[in-house]
Amino acid sequence: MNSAQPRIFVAGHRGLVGSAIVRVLQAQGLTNLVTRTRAELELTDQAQVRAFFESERVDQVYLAAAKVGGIHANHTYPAEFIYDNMMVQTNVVHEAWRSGVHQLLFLGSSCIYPRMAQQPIREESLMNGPLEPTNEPYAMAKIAGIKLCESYNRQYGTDYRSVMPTNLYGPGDNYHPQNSHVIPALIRRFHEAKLIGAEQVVIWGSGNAMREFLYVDDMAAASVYVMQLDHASYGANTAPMHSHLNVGTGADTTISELAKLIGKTVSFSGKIVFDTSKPDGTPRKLLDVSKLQSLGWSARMPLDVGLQHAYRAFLATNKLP
Ligand SMILES: NC(=O)C1=CN([C@@H]2O[C@H](COP(=O)(O)OP(=O)(O)OC[C@H]3O[C@@H](n4cnc5c(N)ncnc54)[C@H](OP(=O)(O)O)[C@@H]3O)[C@@H](O)[C@H]2O)C=CC1
Ligand SMILES: C[C@H]1O[C@H](OP(=O)(O)OP(=O)(O)OC[C@H]2O[C@@H](n3cnc4c(=O)[nH]c(N)nc43)[C@H](O)[C@@H]2O)[C@@H](O)[C@@H](O)C1=O
Repeated sequence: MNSAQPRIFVAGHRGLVGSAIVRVLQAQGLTNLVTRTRAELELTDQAQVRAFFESERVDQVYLAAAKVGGIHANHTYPAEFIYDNMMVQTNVVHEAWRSGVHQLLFLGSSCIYPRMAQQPIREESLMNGPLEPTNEPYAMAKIAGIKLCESYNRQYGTDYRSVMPTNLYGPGDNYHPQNSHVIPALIRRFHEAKLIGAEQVVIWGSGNAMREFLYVDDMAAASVYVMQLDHASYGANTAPMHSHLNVGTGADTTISELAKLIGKTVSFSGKIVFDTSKPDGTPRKLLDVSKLQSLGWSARMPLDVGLQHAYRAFLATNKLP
Protein backbone atom coordinates (compact mmCIF):
# COMPACT_ATOMS: atom_id res chain seq x y z
CA MET A 1 0.00 0.00 0.00
CA ASN A 2 1.44 3.38 -1.02
CA SER A 3 0.75 5.66 1.98
CA ALA A 4 1.31 8.79 -0.16
CA GLN A 5 -1.81 7.95 -2.19
CA PRO A 6 -5.41 8.54 -1.05
CA ARG A 7 -7.16 5.50 0.39
CA ILE A 8 -10.16 5.04 -1.91
CA PHE A 9 -13.23 2.95 -1.04
CA VAL A 10 -15.09 1.72 -4.13
CA ALA A 11 -18.49 0.57 -2.88
CA GLY A 12 -19.98 -1.94 -5.33
CA HIS A 13 -16.57 -2.81 -6.82
CA ARG A 14 -17.80 -6.03 -8.42
CA GLY A 15 -20.69 -4.38 -10.27
CA LEU A 16 -20.86 -3.01 -13.82
CA VAL A 17 -19.76 0.52 -12.87
CA GLY A 18 -17.77 -0.26 -9.70
CA SER A 19 -15.51 -2.74 -11.50
CA ALA A 20 -14.94 -0.20 -14.30
CA ILE A 21 -14.05 2.51 -11.77
CA VAL A 22 -11.48 0.14 -10.23
CA ARG A 23 -9.99 -0.38 -13.72
CA VAL A 24 -9.70 3.40 -14.28
CA LEU A 25 -8.14 4.06 -10.88
CA GLN A 26 -5.65 1.21 -11.27
CA ALA A 27 -4.76 2.49 -14.75
CA GLN A 28 -3.91 5.83 -13.10
CA GLY A 29 -1.56 3.97 -10.75
CA LEU A 30 -3.87 4.49 -7.75
CA THR A 31 -3.48 1.22 -5.90
CA ASN A 32 -4.54 2.24 -2.39
CA LEU A 33 -8.04 0.89 -3.05
CA VAL A 34 -10.37 -0.49 -0.38
CA THR A 35 -13.10 -2.92 -1.45
CA ARG A 36 -15.61 -5.18 0.32
CA THR A 37 -17.96 -7.77 -1.13
CA ARG A 38 -21.56 -7.66 0.00
CA ALA A 39 -20.93 -10.76 2.12
CA GLU A 40 -18.13 -8.86 3.88
CA LEU A 41 -20.03 -5.57 4.26
CA GLU A 42 -23.83 -5.31 4.02
CA LEU A 43 -24.35 -1.63 3.24
CA THR A 44 -27.99 -1.57 4.38
CA ASP A 45 -26.73 -2.35 7.90
CA GLN A 46 -25.72 0.88 9.66
CA ALA A 47 -23.73 -0.85 12.41
CA GLN A 48 -21.60 -2.73 9.86
CA VAL A 49 -21.04 0.43 7.82
CA ARG A 50 -20.10 2.44 10.96
CA ALA A 51 -17.63 -0.24 12.06
CA PHE A 52 -16.11 -0.31 8.55
CA PHE A 53 -15.51 3.45 8.34
CA GLU A 54 -14.19 3.59 11.90
CA SER A 55 -11.63 0.88 11.17
CA GLU A 56 -10.67 1.67 7.55
CA ARG A 57 -10.09 5.46 7.64
CA VAL A 58 -10.58 6.07 3.87
CA ASP A 59 -9.98 9.43 2.13
CA GLN A 60 -12.41 9.11 -0.80
CA VAL A 61 -15.57 7.08 -1.56
CA TYR A 62 -17.05 6.09 -4.94
CA LEU A 63 -20.63 5.03 -4.13
CA ALA A 64 -21.39 2.62 -6.97
CA ALA A 65 -23.27 0.14 -4.79
CA ALA A 66 -27.04 0.09 -5.26
CA LYS A 67 -30.04 -2.09 -5.96
CA VAL A 68 -30.14 -1.85 -9.77
CA GLY A 69 -32.32 -3.36 -12.49
CA GLY A 70 -34.31 -2.78 -15.64
CA ILE A 71 -37.89 -1.72 -16.18
CA HIS A 72 -39.39 -5.11 -15.21
CA ALA A 73 -37.33 -5.41 -12.00
CA ASN A 74 -38.20 -1.85 -10.97
CA HIS A 75 -41.89 -2.49 -11.58
CA THR A 76 -41.82 -5.81 -9.72
CA TYR A 77 -39.75 -4.99 -6.62
CA PRO A 78 -40.61 -1.35 -5.74
CA ALA A 79 -40.13 -1.80 -1.98
CA GLU A 80 -36.63 -3.28 -2.41
CA PHE A 81 -35.64 -0.54 -4.85
CA ILE A 82 -36.60 2.29 -2.52
CA TYR A 83 -35.56 0.66 0.77
CA ASP A 84 -32.21 -0.82 -0.26
CA ASN A 85 -31.09 2.30 -2.09
CA MET A 86 -32.22 4.68 0.65
CA MET A 87 -30.41 2.58 3.29
CA VAL A 88 -27.20 2.08 1.30
CA GLN A 89 -26.77 5.75 0.40
CA THR A 90 -27.84 7.04 3.82
CA ASN A 91 -25.47 4.71 5.67
CA VAL A 92 -22.48 5.33 3.41
CA VAL A 93 -22.90 9.13 3.23
CA HIS A 94 -23.55 9.52 6.97
CA GLU A 95 -20.78 7.18 8.16
CA ALA A 96 -18.34 8.63 5.64
CA TRP A 97 -19.02 12.09 7.08
CA ARG A 98 -18.92 10.79 10.66
CA SER A 99 -15.48 9.28 10.10
CA GLY A 100 -14.12 12.43 8.41
CA VAL A 101 -14.23 11.46 4.71
CA HIS A 102 -14.08 14.74 2.81
CA GLN A 103 -14.77 13.54 -0.76
CA LEU A 104 -17.46 11.18 -2.02
CA LEU A 105 -19.05 10.57 -5.43
CA PHE A 106 -22.69 9.48 -5.48
CA LEU A 107 -24.11 7.76 -8.58
CA GLY A 108 -27.75 8.59 -9.26
CA SER A 109 -29.63 7.91 -12.50
CA SER A 110 -31.27 9.72 -15.40
CA CYS A 111 -34.61 8.37 -14.17
CA ILE A 112 -34.67 11.14 -11.53
CA TYR A 113 -36.14 13.54 -14.12
CA PRO A 114 -39.85 14.09 -14.86
CA ARG A 115 -41.39 11.63 -17.33
CA MET A 116 -42.20 14.43 -19.78
CA ALA A 117 -39.16 16.65 -19.16
CA GLN A 118 -38.13 18.87 -22.06
CA GLN A 119 -35.48 17.05 -24.13
CA PRO A 120 -32.53 17.06 -23.93
CA ILE A 121 -32.95 17.11 -20.14
CA ARG A 122 -31.02 19.77 -18.21
CA GLU A 123 -29.98 19.28 -14.59
CA GLU A 124 -32.34 22.11 -13.63
CA SER A 125 -35.37 19.99 -14.68
CA LEU A 126 -35.11 18.00 -11.44
CA MET A 127 -38.45 17.88 -9.56
CA ASN A 128 -40.28 19.92 -12.22
CA GLY A 129 -42.95 17.28 -12.84
CA PRO A 130 -44.27 13.77 -12.19
CA LEU A 131 -41.83 10.86 -12.43
CA GLU A 132 -42.06 7.76 -14.65
CA PRO A 133 -44.31 5.30 -12.72
CA THR A 134 -42.32 2.17 -13.63
CA ASN A 135 -39.29 3.33 -11.65
CA GLU A 136 -40.60 6.06 -9.31
CA PRO A 137 -39.44 4.36 -6.05
CA TYR A 138 -35.88 4.01 -7.37
CA ALA A 139 -35.97 7.56 -8.71
CA MET A 140 -37.18 8.94 -5.38
CA ALA A 141 -34.31 7.20 -3.61
CA LYS A 142 -31.82 8.66 -6.09
CA ILE A 143 -33.26 12.17 -5.72
CA ALA A 144 -32.90 11.77 -1.94
CA GLY A 145 -29.28 10.74 -2.50
CA ILE A 146 -28.54 13.97 -4.35
CA LYS A 147 -30.20 16.00 -1.58
CA LEU A 148 -28.33 14.02 1.07
CA CYS A 149 -24.98 15.00 -0.48
CA GLU A 150 -26.04 18.63 -0.97
CA SER A 151 -27.27 18.89 2.64
CA TYR A 152 -24.05 17.48 4.14
CA ASN A 153 -22.04 19.85 1.94
CA ARG A 154 -24.09 22.87 3.09
CA GLN A 155 -24.17 22.00 6.82
CA TYR A 156 -20.84 20.22 7.34
CA GLY A 157 -18.65 21.58 4.53
CA THR A 158 -18.11 18.19 2.86
CA ASP A 159 -17.35 17.83 -0.86
CA TYR A 160 -19.85 15.11 -1.80
CA ARG A 161 -20.56 15.16 -5.55
CA SER A 162 -23.34 13.55 -7.64
CA VAL A 163 -23.33 12.26 -11.21
CA MET A 164 -26.48 11.19 -13.09
CA PRO A 165 -25.66 8.40 -15.56
CA THR A 166 -27.85 7.66 -18.56
CA ASN A 167 -28.48 3.97 -19.42
CA LEU A 168 -25.22 2.05 -19.17
CA TYR A 169 -23.86 -1.19 -20.70
CA GLY A 170 -20.63 -3.11 -21.14
CA PRO A 171 -18.37 -5.73 -19.52
CA GLY A 172 -19.62 -6.93 -16.12
CA ASP A 173 -23.30 -6.28 -16.90
CA ASN A 174 -26.25 -8.19 -15.44
CA TYR A 175 -27.66 -10.69 -17.97
CA HIS A 176 -30.68 -11.85 -15.98
CA PRO A 177 -33.43 -12.63 -18.55
CA GLN A 178 -36.12 -10.62 -16.72
CA ASN A 179 -34.41 -8.22 -14.30
CA SER A 180 -31.61 -6.83 -16.48
CA HIS A 181 -31.51 -3.69 -18.62
CA VAL A 182 -32.35 -3.77 -22.30
CA ILE A 183 -28.88 -4.15 -23.85
CA PRO A 184 -27.67 -7.16 -21.80
CA ALA A 185 -31.15 -8.71 -22.03
CA LEU A 186 -31.21 -8.47 -25.83
CA ILE A 187 -27.59 -9.55 -26.29
CA ARG A 188 -28.42 -12.74 -24.39
CA ARG A 189 -31.81 -13.25 -26.12
CA PHE A 190 -30.44 -12.75 -29.66
CA HIS A 191 -27.45 -14.98 -28.91
CA GLU A 192 -29.61 -17.81 -27.55
CA ALA A 193 -32.01 -17.43 -30.50
CA LYS A 194 -29.09 -17.74 -32.93
CA LEU A 195 -27.82 -20.88 -31.18
CA ILE A 196 -31.19 -22.69 -31.52
CA GLY A 197 -32.00 -21.29 -34.95
CA ALA A 198 -35.12 -19.47 -33.73
CA GLU A 199 -37.19 -17.71 -36.38
CA GLN A 200 -37.82 -14.57 -34.31
CA VAL A 201 -36.84 -12.61 -31.22
CA VAL A 202 -39.43 -10.82 -29.08
CA ILE A 203 -38.67 -7.27 -27.90
CA TRP A 204 -40.61 -5.73 -25.01
CA GLY A 205 -42.81 -2.70 -25.71
CA SER A 206 -43.53 -0.88 -28.97
CA GLY A 207 -39.90 -0.28 -29.93
CA ASN A 208 -40.70 3.43 -30.19
CA ALA A 209 -39.22 4.38 -26.80
CA MET A 210 -35.92 6.21 -27.12
CA ARG A 211 -32.85 5.68 -24.94
CA GLU A 212 -29.32 7.04 -24.67
CA PHE A 213 -26.62 4.42 -24.02
CA LEU A 214 -23.21 5.10 -22.48
CA TYR A 215 -20.44 2.48 -22.45
CA VAL A 216 -19.46 1.68 -18.88
CA ASP A 217 -15.76 2.48 -19.25
CA ASP A 218 -16.78 5.98 -20.38
CA MET A 219 -19.01 6.22 -17.29
CA ALA A 220 -16.14 5.16 -15.05
CA ALA A 221 -13.80 7.68 -16.69
CA ALA A 222 -16.40 10.42 -16.17
CA SER A 223 -16.83 9.39 -12.50
CA VAL A 224 -13.09 9.65 -11.80
CA TYR A 225 -12.87 12.87 -13.82
CA VAL A 226 -15.63 14.52 -11.76
CA MET A 227 -14.18 13.28 -8.47
CA GLN A 228 -10.75 14.67 -9.38
CA LEU A 229 -12.04 18.05 -10.61
CA ASP A 230 -10.83 20.91 -8.44
CA HIS A 231 -13.58 22.13 -6.15
CA ALA A 232 -13.84 25.56 -7.80
CA SER A 233 -14.44 24.07 -11.27
CA TYR A 234 -17.07 21.65 -9.96
CA GLY A 235 -18.77 24.38 -7.96
CA ALA A 236 -18.66 26.90 -10.82
CA ASN A 237 -20.79 24.58 -12.97
CA THR A 238 -23.22 23.44 -10.32
CA ALA A 239 -25.33 25.25 -7.76
CA PRO A 240 -25.76 24.31 -4.06
CA MET A 241 -29.30 23.12 -4.81
CA HIS A 242 -28.44 21.63 -8.22
CA SER A 243 -25.13 20.02 -7.49
CA HIS A 244 -25.49 17.02 -9.82
CA LEU A 245 -23.99 16.57 -13.28
CA ASN A 246 -25.54 14.60 -16.19
CA VAL A 247 -23.30 11.96 -17.78
CA GLY A 248 -24.20 10.64 -21.23
CA THR A 249 -23.37 10.66 -24.92
CA GLY A 250 -25.84 13.36 -25.96
CA ALA A 251 -27.38 11.04 -28.59
CA ASP A 252 -30.23 8.52 -28.39
CA THR A 253 -31.87 5.82 -30.47
CA THR A 254 -35.20 4.00 -30.62
CA ILE A 255 -35.39 0.57 -29.01
CA SER A 256 -36.38 -0.75 -32.43
CA GLU A 257 -33.14 0.54 -34.00
CA LEU A 258 -31.16 -0.76 -31.01
CA ALA A 259 -32.68 -4.23 -31.46
CA LYS A 260 -31.68 -4.26 -35.15
CA LEU A 261 -28.13 -3.21 -34.21
CA ILE A 262 -27.85 -5.92 -31.54
CA GLY A 263 -29.22 -8.52 -33.97
CA LYS A 264 -26.55 -7.48 -36.46
CA THR A 265 -23.83 -7.54 -33.76
CA VAL A 266 -24.84 -11.08 -32.75
CA SER A 267 -25.35 -12.16 -36.42
CA PHE A 268 -28.98 -13.15 -35.84
CA SER A 269 -30.87 -13.24 -39.17
CA GLY A 270 -34.43 -13.93 -37.99
CA LYS A 271 -37.38 -11.59 -37.43
CA ILE A 272 -37.79 -9.01 -34.67
CA VAL A 273 -41.30 -8.79 -33.19
CA PHE A 274 -42.67 -6.47 -30.48
CA ASP A 275 -44.69 -7.49 -27.40
CA THR A 276 -46.77 -4.36 -26.79
CA SER A 277 -48.26 -5.90 -23.64
CA LYS A 278 -44.93 -4.92 -22.00
CA PRO A 279 -44.35 -1.27 -20.93
CA ASP A 280 -42.17 1.21 -22.82
CA GLY A 281 -41.48 3.19 -19.66
CA THR A 282 -40.34 6.77 -20.17
CA PRO A 283 -40.88 7.70 -23.84
CA ARG A 284 -37.49 9.45 -23.99
CA LYS A 285 -34.75 10.56 -21.56
CA LEU A 286 -31.94 12.16 -23.53
CA LEU A 287 -29.59 14.05 -21.20
CA ASP A 288 -28.20 17.51 -21.81
CA VAL A 289 -24.48 16.84 -21.22
CA SER A 290 -23.25 20.38 -21.95
CA LYS A 291 -22.27 21.12 -18.34
CA LEU A 292 -19.87 18.17 -18.15
CA GLN A 293 -18.62 18.95 -21.66
CA SER A 294 -17.88 22.53 -20.55
CA LEU A 295 -15.84 20.97 -17.73
CA GLY A 296 -13.75 19.10 -20.31
CA TRP A 297 -15.23 15.60 -20.50
CA SER A 298 -17.06 13.88 -23.37
CA ALA A 299 -17.96 10.25 -24.06
CA ARG A 300 -15.80 8.37 -26.60
CA MET A 301 -17.28 4.93 -27.31
CA PRO A 302 -19.68 4.78 -30.29
CA LEU A 303 -22.70 2.52 -29.68
CA ASP A 304 -21.97 0.08 -32.53
CA VAL A 305 -18.39 -0.49 -31.35
CA GLY A 306 -19.47 -0.63 -27.71
CA LEU A 307 -22.01 -3.34 -28.52
CA GLN A 308 -19.25 -5.43 -30.13
CA HIS A 309 -17.19 -5.16 -26.94
CA ALA A 310 -20.27 -5.93 -24.82
CA TYR A 311 -21.05 -9.04 -26.90
CA ARG A 312 -17.48 -10.29 -26.58
CA ALA A 313 -17.69 -9.75 -22.82
CA PHE A 314 -20.98 -11.67 -22.75
CA LEU A 315 -19.38 -14.60 -24.61
CA ALA A 316 -16.59 -14.64 -22.03
CA THR A 317 -19.05 -14.72 -19.12
CA ASN A 318 -18.78 -18.11 -17.49
CA LYS A 319 -21.83 -17.90 -15.20
CA LEU A 320 -25.22 -16.56 -16.28
CA PRO A 321 -28.07 -15.83 -13.78
N1 LIG B 1 -26.59 0.05 -15.06
C1 LIG B 1 -27.21 1.14 -15.47
O1 LIG B 1 -27.74 1.20 -16.61
C2 LIG B 1 -27.27 2.35 -14.60
C3 LIG B 1 -26.74 2.36 -13.31
N2 LIG B 1 -26.83 3.50 -12.56
C4 LIG B 1 -26.28 3.57 -11.20
O2 LIG B 1 -24.89 3.24 -11.23
C5 LIG B 1 -24.53 2.60 -10.00
C6 LIG B 1 -23.89 1.26 -10.32
O3 LIG B 1 -24.84 0.49 -10.99
P1 LIG B 1 -24.40 -0.90 -11.67
O4 LIG B 1 -22.92 -1.03 -11.62
O5 LIG B 1 -25.12 -1.01 -12.96
O6 LIG B 1 -25.04 -1.95 -10.66
P2 LIG B 1 -24.63 -3.47 -10.40
O7 LIG B 1 -25.86 -4.15 -9.94
O8 LIG B 1 -23.87 -4.00 -11.56
O9 LIG B 1 -23.60 -3.36 -9.16
C7 LIG B 1 -24.07 -2.94 -7.93
C8 LIG B 1 -23.06 -3.43 -6.89
O10 LIG B 1 -23.49 -2.99 -5.60
C9 LIG B 1 -23.47 -4.09 -4.72
N3 LIG B 1 -24.55 -3.95 -3.74
C10 LIG B 1 -25.87 -3.76 -4.01
N4 LIG B 1 -26.56 -3.68 -2.86
C11 LIG B 1 -25.64 -3.83 -1.85
C12 LIG B 1 -25.74 -3.87 -0.43
N5 LIG B 1 -26.91 -3.75 0.18
N6 LIG B 1 -24.60 -4.05 0.29
C13 LIG B 1 -23.41 -4.19 -0.32
N7 LIG B 1 -23.25 -4.16 -1.68
C14 LIG B 1 -24.36 -3.99 -2.41
C15 LIG B 1 -23.70 -5.31 -5.59
O11 LIG B 1 -23.18 -6.45 -4.94
P3 LIG B 1 -23.88 -7.88 -5.20
O12 LIG B 1 -23.69 -8.14 -6.67
O13 LIG B 1 -23.11 -8.82 -4.33
O14 LIG B 1 -25.32 -7.73 -4.83
C16 LIG B 1 -22.93 -4.94 -6.85
O15 LIG B 1 -21.58 -5.28 -6.72
C17 LIG B 1 -25.80 2.49 -9.18
O16 LIG B 1 -25.88 3.56 -8.27
C18 LIG B 1 -26.90 2.61 -10.23
O17 LIG B 1 -28.09 3.12 -9.66
C19 LIG B 1 -27.45 4.64 -13.04
C20 LIG B 1 -27.99 4.65 -14.30
C21 LIG B 1 -27.92 3.52 -15.17
C1 LIG C 1 -31.12 2.92 -16.38
C2 LIG C 1 -32.61 2.93 -16.25
O1 LIG C 1 -33.09 1.60 -16.42
C3 LIG C 1 -34.46 1.40 -16.15
O2 LIG C 1 -35.26 2.17 -16.99
P1 LIG C 1 -35.34 1.89 -18.56
O3 LIG C 1 -34.42 2.80 -19.25
O4 LIG C 1 -36.77 1.89 -18.96
O5 LIG C 1 -34.71 0.46 -18.62
P2 LIG C 1 -34.65 -0.81 -19.51
O6 LIG C 1 -33.26 -0.87 -20.05
O7 LIG C 1 -35.14 -1.98 -18.71
O8 LIG C 1 -35.70 -0.59 -20.73
C4 LIG C 1 -35.42 0.32 -21.74
C5 LIG C 1 -36.44 0.12 -22.86
O9 LIG C 1 -36.13 -1.11 -23.52
C6 LIG C 1 -37.33 -1.85 -23.70
N1 LIG C 1 -37.03 -3.30 -23.81
C7 LIG C 1 -37.28 -4.05 -24.91
N2 LIG C 1 -36.93 -5.34 -24.70
C8 LIG C 1 -36.44 -5.38 -23.42
C9 LIG C 1 -35.92 -6.46 -22.63
O10 LIG C 1 -35.85 -7.64 -23.04
N3 LIG C 1 -35.47 -6.14 -21.38
C10 LIG C 1 -35.53 -4.86 -20.90
N4 LIG C 1 -35.05 -4.60 -19.65
N5 LIG C 1 -36.04 -3.81 -21.62
C11 LIG C 1 -36.49 -4.09 -22.87
C12 LIG C 1 -38.14 -1.51 -22.47
O11 LIG C 1 -39.50 -1.84 -22.67
C13 LIG C 1 -37.90 -0.02 -22.37
O12 LIG C 1 -38.72 0.68 -23.27
C14 LIG C 1 -34.74 1.78 -14.72
O13 LIG C 1 -33.89 1.07 -13.87
C15 LIG C 1 -34.42 3.21 -14.53
O14 LIG C 1 -34.60 3.53 -13.17
C16 LIG C 1 -33.03 3.48 -14.95
O15 LIG C 1 -32.28 4.13 -14.24
